[in-house]
Amino acid sequence: MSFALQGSLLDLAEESSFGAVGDGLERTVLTDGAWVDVRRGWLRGADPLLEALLRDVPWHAERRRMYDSVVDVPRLTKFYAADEALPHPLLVEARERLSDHYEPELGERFATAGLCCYRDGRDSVAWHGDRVGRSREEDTMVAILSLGSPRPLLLRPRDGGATALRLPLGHGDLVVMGGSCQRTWDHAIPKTTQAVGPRVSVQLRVLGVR
Ligand SMILES: O=C(O)CCC(=O)C(=O)O
Ligand SMILES: [Fe+2]
Repeated sequence: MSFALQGSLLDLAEESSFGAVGDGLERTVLTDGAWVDVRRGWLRGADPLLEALLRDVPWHAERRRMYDSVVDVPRLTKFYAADEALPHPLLVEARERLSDHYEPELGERFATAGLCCYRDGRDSVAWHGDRVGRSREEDTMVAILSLGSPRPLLLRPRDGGATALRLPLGHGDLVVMGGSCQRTWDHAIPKTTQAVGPRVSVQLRVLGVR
């Protein structure tokens, strides 16, 4: 797959390297036992990773039944189960670093990787929680490494009680949704009419959560 990447957006000069997860990590406590951590600029020099993922991942264009019709899912996806080889060594490193940082609080290690590619502003993900599996009943964490064009992640409580949150996610940023967030809050990446280039998100989850 070929995408026009705008070098100006990105940090071409730097070596790829992760900072410590805990450096400048900011937690926002939400309602009902949900929280969200943001760690800006976690991966420095993220261009080669973005380019490699756009090029090498066997992206799927899915179609899903919606009511009476079948519609295109407005993004490309690829899921890596825990025992599948990840498409880039930096993703293995990301999973290790996140597991090392969060295991004391999470009680387990991150296992699977879901990748999404938003080709342009028409691609999106509608309001949802990651509620397939244990996350339907249990607290968990979903960690997302964002690469490429900045897009906002929106969060809103399912019961409508608290105000929604808009988290701009840029190239190399990390966001972690934790506690009851998948059960009690929904999240979305809205479409935009602005000219945006491709964005890839890497979602790391524990076993048995989708
Ligand atoms: O792309 C993102 O940052 C979010 C993706 C997402 O919510 C999902 O795939 O469940
Ligand atoms: Fe999600």
